[in-house]
Amino acid sequence: MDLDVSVDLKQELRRQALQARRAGGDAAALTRNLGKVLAPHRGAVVAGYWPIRDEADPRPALEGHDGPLCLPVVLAPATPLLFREWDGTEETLDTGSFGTRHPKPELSEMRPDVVIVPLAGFDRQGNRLGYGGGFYDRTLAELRRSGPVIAIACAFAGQELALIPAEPTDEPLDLIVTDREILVPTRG
Ligand SMILES: Nc1nc2c(c(=O)[nH]1)N(C=O)[C@@H](CNc1ccc(C(=O)N[C@@H](CCC(=O)O)C(=O)O)cc1)CN2
Ligand SMILES: Nc1ncnc2c1ncn2[C@@H]1O[C@H](COP(=O)(O)OP(=O)(O)OP(=O)(O)O)[C@@H](O)[C@H]1O
Repeated sequence: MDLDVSVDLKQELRRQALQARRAGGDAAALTRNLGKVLAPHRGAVVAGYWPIRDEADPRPALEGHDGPLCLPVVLAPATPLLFREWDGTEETLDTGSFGTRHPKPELSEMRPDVVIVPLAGFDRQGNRLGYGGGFYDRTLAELRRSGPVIAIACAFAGQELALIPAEPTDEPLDLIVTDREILVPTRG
């Protein structure tokens, strides 16, 4: 069936992208590019992420953001992520499953204007592959229903895939920042 073919293809693409991600890239160039993209958003609420495994690290660029920061919290499988206020330090974080770090429950919930999105792979159309949980798709869909939000991927250039099969629930990226370029997707 078509659906099974697409699931297998996504699995294979995810494997490829994660392998490429392992090679890393120019962390300083990525920080510069992400800093440039964030500069016009002074004062905006920016959601970052605490990197796990070989994910590109947005934290040095986030340090330069002049405005509130927050981090995602997983409440339950198959539900949107929640965002809580982050002071930029490690002291206010708990550890979640898979080594993710998230703000302690007593910290205030925030609605981000800009979401820095982690990923396994991306393509030039603005499609993204995560770990398959659908968390960011559900989260961006919900945020976009309640107002404007800008989704910015943070990745190494090597994580680019020729074409990711898009599904109806996939939420497009508005911008893709890598160590090589700042990419405006051709769709999205
Ligand atoms: N740094 C970071 N934080 C994040 C995410 C992320 O992708 N990166 N998330 C993005 O959603 C949410 C956490 N969701 C996650 C979902 C799965 C896995 C994970 O490692 N999954 C295993 C497979 C698990 C299984 O099904 O057995 C894996 O890929 O090996 C990690 C985070 C929120 N925080
Ligand atoms: N808004 C939504 N409503 C219902 N199901 C959804 C929604 N968004 C995604 N899903 C489902 O979640 C599953 C995983 O989606 P997908 O493979 O695109 O995840 P991903 O983008 O790789 O993961 P993540 O966003 O967690 O990093 C799919 O079965 C998809 O149909």
